[in-house]
Amino acid sequence: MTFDYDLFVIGGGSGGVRAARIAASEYGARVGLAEESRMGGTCVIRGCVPKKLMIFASQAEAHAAEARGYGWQGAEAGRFDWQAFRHKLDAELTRLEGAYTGGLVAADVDVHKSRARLADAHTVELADGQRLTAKHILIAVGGRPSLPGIPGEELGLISDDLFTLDTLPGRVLVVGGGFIACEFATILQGLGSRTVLAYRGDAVLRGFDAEMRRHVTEQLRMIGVDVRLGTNPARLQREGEALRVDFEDGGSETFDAVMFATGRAPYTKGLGLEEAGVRLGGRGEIVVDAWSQSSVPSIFAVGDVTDRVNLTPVAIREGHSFADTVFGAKPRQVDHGLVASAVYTRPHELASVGLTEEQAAARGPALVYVASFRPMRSLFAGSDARAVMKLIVDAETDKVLGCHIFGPEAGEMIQMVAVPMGMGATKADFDAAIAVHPTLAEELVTMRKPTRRIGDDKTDKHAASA
Ligand SMILES: Cc1cc2nc3c(=O)[nH]c(=O)nc-3n(C[C@H](O)[C@H](O)[C@H](O)COP(=O)(O)OP(=O)(O)OC[C@H]3O[C@@H](n4cnc5c(N)ncnc54)[C@H](O)[C@@H]3O)c2cc1C
Ligand SMILES: NC(=O)c1ccc[n+]([C@@H]2O[C@H](COP(=O)([O-])OP(=O)(O)OC[C@H]3O[C@@H](n4cnc5c(N)ncnc54)[C@H](O)[C@@H]3O)[C@@H](O)[C@H]2O)c1
Repeated sequence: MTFDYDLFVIGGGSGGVRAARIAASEYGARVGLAEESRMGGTCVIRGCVPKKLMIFASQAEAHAAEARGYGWQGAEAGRFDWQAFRHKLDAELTRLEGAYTGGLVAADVDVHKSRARLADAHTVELADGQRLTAKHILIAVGGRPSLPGIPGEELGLISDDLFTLDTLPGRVLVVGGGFIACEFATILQGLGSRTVLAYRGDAVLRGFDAEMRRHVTEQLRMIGVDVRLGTNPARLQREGEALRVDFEDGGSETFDAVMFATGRAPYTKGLGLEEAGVRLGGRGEIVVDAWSQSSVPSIFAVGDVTDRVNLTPVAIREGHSFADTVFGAKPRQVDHGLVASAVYTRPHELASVGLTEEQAAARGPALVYVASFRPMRSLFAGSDARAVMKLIVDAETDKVLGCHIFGPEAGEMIQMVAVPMGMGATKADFDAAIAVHPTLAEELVTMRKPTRRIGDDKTDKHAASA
């Protein structure tokens, strides 16, 4: 049977673009790709990139305060011009979108600016009814924000909306306690919105190391976010220009805007997957094996739509590995076990790789090394903010199992820690490195005495490995 393409990719985000480009440019495959919105996907257009630029923008007041602490009398941030920033942001996103499209065109990928759905195991249908066949189909459609299911929720904003607001809200409620809630509360407060964060749990960032979660919660409060734990909205109603929020505990308050950061779900609805026999999991995710292959052999899926580890570099690696495996005769699986990540709160980020202290304790005996200190740079400027670094080490093998950093540019540091940890480094290997002084990161190689020992009541080390 002949096909229009060797590969058709649905979705021009992190995973889909990489897979299409590698299959076409490295392995000579005939590739088509459909993107229904802007090329680049969530990360480039409404995620990592604009989010981080907004984090940078939101730090002007903090930088001015630090400058005053260093003797720059009268240093002030000035007035933030949201329209001017948005204009620049739009131009930057358009530039990046062009670069992504250009990369595909240069690789001879046929780009279809259209929504696509599956018609059968080898056929996709574009929005105009055009049908195209392919030997392999890759689904890389990502995820979408999920709302909590309360009355009036359609009046709220989602993270996509934050990049296109006409004006910044004077008083805003952020609902949720994950990556997005913490980062956007930091941004909104820093840009001048009086920000309340309502989270139903007892510390933000569920799944992260418990000690670090407490530090992030405290820092949000320290920068002025009104963090309300154990609090959840029950309904939203319009009240003139404002929104009235009734909370589950019976209280009610008005805000200029409400943002839901209550998680994301795979975007599989209406894609024709089930009709084609593709198995979906309980959250609507495409169930795939270690080769990213679905229950239909010609259909593969990568990125957030598979709900494995929902981060851009993971989607990219999955897309690249798929192309190497299927078109390059270089079988390559993705190891999802040791993925570093960072939450871009400010002034300190939280960055992690490997096991949390709780996971390590459930696994077996481990030594925990913790350094908590006021970094020289902010201390001199008059800040009490503390940085915290933690190494979790297997008590028997000395292998470093986890590293958690709460501090300035922690994301930059964890990237480098992920390398030796991936190689199986021991605490002795860390100690053997001579420190770079004076830096924050030197703490990672100078922690001599364990702060505590954990997990002695557990003997089955393999039961709870990461
Ligand atoms: C606010 C926010 C901040 C984030 N920050 C970070 C961060 O700092 N670091 C990090 O690593 N990750 C971050 N992420 C997560 C990251 O963006 C995702 O993990 C990543 O984009 C997933 O890539 P993907 O290829 O699976 O999907 P996406 O990038 O979502 O791409 C899917 C694409 O498919 C298109 N599409 C969907 N359905 C169809 C269809 N039927 N036909 C045609 N096209 C379709 C969509 O328009 C989209 O362009 C963030 C996410 C958000 C929401
Ligand atoms: N810096 C980064 O790398 C980065 C930044 C943003 C997003 N991301 C990725 O995007 C994903 C999605 O981020 P997110 O923050 O939306 O999701 P999340 O899963 O991290 O957090 C969702 C939050 O919403 C809460 N929640 C869920 N349902 C709720 C309900 N019905 N009522 C009240 N609260 C509810 C949860 O308890 C949780 O705190 C992340 O898991 C991550 O993979 C990464």
